[in-house]
Amino acid sequence: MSLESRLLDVLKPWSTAPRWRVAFSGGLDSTVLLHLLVRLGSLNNNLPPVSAIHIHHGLQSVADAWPEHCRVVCNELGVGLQVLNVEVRPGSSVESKAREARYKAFSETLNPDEVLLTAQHQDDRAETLLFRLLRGAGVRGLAGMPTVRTLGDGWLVRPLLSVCRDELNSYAVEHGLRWIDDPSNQCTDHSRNFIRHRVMPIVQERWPEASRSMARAASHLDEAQQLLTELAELDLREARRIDRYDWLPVPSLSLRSLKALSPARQRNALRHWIASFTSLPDTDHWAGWNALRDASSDASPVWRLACGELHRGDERIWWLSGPWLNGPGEAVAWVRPGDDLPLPSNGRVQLQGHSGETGLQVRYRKGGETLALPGRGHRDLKRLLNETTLPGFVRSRLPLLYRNDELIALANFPQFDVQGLSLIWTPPADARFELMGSFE
Ligand SMILES: Nc1ncnc2c1ncn2[C@@H]1O[C@H](COP(=O)(O)OP(=O)(O)OP(=O)(O)O)[C@@H](O)[C@H]1O
Repeated sequence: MSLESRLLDVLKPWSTAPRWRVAFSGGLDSTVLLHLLVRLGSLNNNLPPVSAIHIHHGLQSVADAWPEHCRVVCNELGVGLQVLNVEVRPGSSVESKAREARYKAFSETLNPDEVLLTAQHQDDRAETLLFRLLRGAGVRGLAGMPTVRTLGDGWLVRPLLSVCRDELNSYAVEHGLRWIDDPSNQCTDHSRNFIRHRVMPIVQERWPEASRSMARAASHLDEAQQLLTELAELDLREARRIDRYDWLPVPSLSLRSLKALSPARQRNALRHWIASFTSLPDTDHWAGWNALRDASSDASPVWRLACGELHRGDERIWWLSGPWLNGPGEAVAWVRPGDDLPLPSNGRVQLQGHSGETGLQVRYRKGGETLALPGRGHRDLKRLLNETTLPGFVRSRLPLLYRNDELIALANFPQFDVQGLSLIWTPPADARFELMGSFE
């Protein structure tokens, strides 16, 4: 089967996309991909229009000539080119910083349902598998480099994953293509290049089909990962169910449900859940989970991760990030109690049952507060909160309603309203999860 027909086969599900955009570095692989797509388009009028994107990282002076090279090639092929400049600071792990900046730029520029096509091939996939294996990756990492995933408002598709480097080379020579040889690809100080130039040739000397076999192993792992994902979804369905404090816009899981699972299933479910919030450190990260799970009920363990923290409270674990990592802020006077009152970094409150009262203020706990409850006398706020099961991380942020220095209501706890005024609190949400449309 020709390269064109194989490519067309892989891209069939994407043939109604508004546009195919080729991630065009100017190197051999993406030059072949762009050329192939232009040829396919000239033979078939029903395919989406093709254009190219080149990212200029500005990391090596030789690369300053690459946008111009890409422009010339695109002109010859009759496709549009967008050049995007990204800023990457030189230093350690510059390759992964460049990759991060590149994917961020791609994701920001993709319009809804557009498809970004990158040119990784079978040998790239094998080298990535070996690289990750040597770093001790788990199933998800080893399965990595999927053919399709979402990217921003569109999709990322890698249509050449079953094509080997030699085939791309032969195509380029046959069609007289010109491409850029990135000198940094020769530098074996980078682990990827070391694997490509020093390790793989030895492996292939003994096992000529190594790349193909490794790609097959990666597909098995991909399938295993799909099953682990399905299992995690099943296990999380129960753990996500919440009956108390469902007004808290903070993702959480029931400890009772998690504890009912085997330790390996607990970790699988958590790995899946946490992946939408933050990355896990490479090693030793489960000590944080064990501490949360096994803590006594009066302890308040915290598991700190890259983008937030997991807390324990009311027999659940809670993911705190964004505004939940800031302090609750300062007291705010309520000048017009008929209007909602925005609370700096703490959402907003609304008053019910008011009739033009003055001297109202929203404050936060400092310690030593009391509330005069009808028939129960003055009670310590601390004790009253202990009567509830409100998680500890909410207590310092719970808006308290004062009138002329007297505490008269606790937000969202109508049983403690002492003067007929109720405070309805809409706590802050992490905007990133709001965009996801769900806290689950
Ligand atoms: N500067 C660039 N501009 C546009 N596209 C690029 C650029 N660099 C790489 N790409 C695209 O990404 C593909 C993979 O390139 P490369 O192997 O160098 O990246 P990588 O860092 O290994 O990425 P990945 O982790 O996705 O494999 C290229 O074939 C090309 O389609």
